[in-house]
Amino acid sequence: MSESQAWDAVDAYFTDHLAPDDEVTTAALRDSEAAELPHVNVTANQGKLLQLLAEIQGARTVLEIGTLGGYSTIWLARALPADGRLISLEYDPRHAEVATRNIARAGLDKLVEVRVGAALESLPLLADENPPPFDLVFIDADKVNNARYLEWALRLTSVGSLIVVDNVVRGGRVADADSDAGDVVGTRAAIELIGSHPRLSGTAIQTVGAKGYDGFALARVLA
Ligand SMILES: C[S@@+](CC[C@H](N)C(=O)[O-])C[C@H]1O[C@@H](n2cnc3c(N)ncnc32)[C@H](O)[C@@H]1O
Repeated sequence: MSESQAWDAVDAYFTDHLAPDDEVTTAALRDSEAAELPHVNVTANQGKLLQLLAEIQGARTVLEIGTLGGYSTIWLARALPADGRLISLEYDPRHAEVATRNIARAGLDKLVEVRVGAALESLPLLADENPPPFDLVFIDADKVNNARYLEWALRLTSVGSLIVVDNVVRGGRVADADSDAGDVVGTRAAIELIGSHPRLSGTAIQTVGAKGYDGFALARVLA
């Protein structure tokens, strides 16, 4: 068995026992596939991690940047109480349409709002609404803007909020300080902002699995 076959097999084993897809998440994946959305959603066990983080956080409000077909949105929204709120920002109207259907099928449409547009345009509009601080922010959109999204997340959260940034390893490319690839530059800026910002305490973890070699960063808002 090759190394990557072993990663897949272990992911399948963990997923089967700890985070199996149910009818709703399976249908969300199926409809995303049918609509030819890219296969860049989190895996089931990563979705379960997001749900657990939101539950541990006691989250009532979640902001997601990067909806795709709403797969991670469903996992996160399942952690919310009946009066919770999740706002998910998505650039591509076609992705948002698929997500909206998937979220409605999951019975989560009362909690979740998908807003269409470039997140850097949606975020100031959201801030103008003066929403209560978000308890958890999940950043998973165009990686080139990761540091900008982190700055917005800081404006929209308060002490104790949790910020999760996905795909911070990029197959190891994040370690290349000379890279001029937008995703690497954006992700390095976000990691360095977490490390240097007085209001943030964070770390980042490398992962392997069905999605290859990648990882995520976690940051807690301190003040
Ligand atoms: C990695 S996918 C999100 C996957 C999703 N979180 C999941 O795990 O199911 C990234 C999404 O971000 C969206 N996106 C890309 N650039 C964006 C932008 N500037 N503003 C908002 N969304 C953007 C893409 O259209 C895509 O749907």
